[in-house]
Amino acid sequence: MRNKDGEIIETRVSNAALGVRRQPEIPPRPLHDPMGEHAIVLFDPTVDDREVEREEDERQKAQAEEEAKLKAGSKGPHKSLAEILGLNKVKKREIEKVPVVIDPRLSKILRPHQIEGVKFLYRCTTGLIVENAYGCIMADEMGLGKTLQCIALMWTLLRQSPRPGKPTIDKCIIACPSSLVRNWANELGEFLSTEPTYRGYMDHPQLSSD
Ligand SMILES: Nc1ncnc2c1ncn2[C@@H]1O[C@H](COP(=O)(O)OP(=O)(O)OP(=O)(O)O)[C@@H](O)[C@H]1O
Repeated sequence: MRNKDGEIIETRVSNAALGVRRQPEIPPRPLHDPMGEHAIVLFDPTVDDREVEREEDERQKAQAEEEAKLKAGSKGPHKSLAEILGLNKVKKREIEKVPVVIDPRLSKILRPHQIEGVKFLYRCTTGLIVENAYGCIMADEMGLGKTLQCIALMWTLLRQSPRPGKPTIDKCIIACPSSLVRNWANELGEFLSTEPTYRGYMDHPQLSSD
């Protein structure tokens, strides 16, 4: 296509058929209902959301890319329907965060001091207490149920994160004396019944791996 002076005008083919319905946007949902009975919320995006450096970088990069695309596309004389309707506008926040809620099987049985313990563990290990500091030591008295609290934390991190559908961690290693491996296996089986796949390795020449 040329203008009245005979110069070539760059044009784009949108390939978008008119009348195509937009895909419905399903809002992201947490794995467990934060309003359910016994629900224990470890991360509430309305209260705890703090954009960490990495996320901010990602968002700025995505925004810059999107803006560059829009600029490049706006050279031609024609605007697409999406542009006219403002559907191409850069979204301010790419990822909508969801609450992280303890598995109801565990929240039903956790005792009050254990709930506080798991909340503390979660906040420490996900850097919600001190920025860029991940980890903590739990030193409850004997028999207060440290194992169950660690199982609740581990299970939550393996299954959930504020990013919908994504776990916080992929693997978890329990380093303990070989005499306690069976105990961990029993407690995992007892509190989480069927689901977890775990493997116990005993670092002892006479003991076979379990
Ligand atoms: N909320 C709970 N509901 C049912 N049983 C529980 C609960 N919390 C702990 N237990 C049980 O109480 C017992 C003691 O808990 P556990 O051994 O985990 O305590 P601990 O703090 O890890 O102890 P230790 O310091 O001796 O290692 C275990 O048999 C565990 O299954």
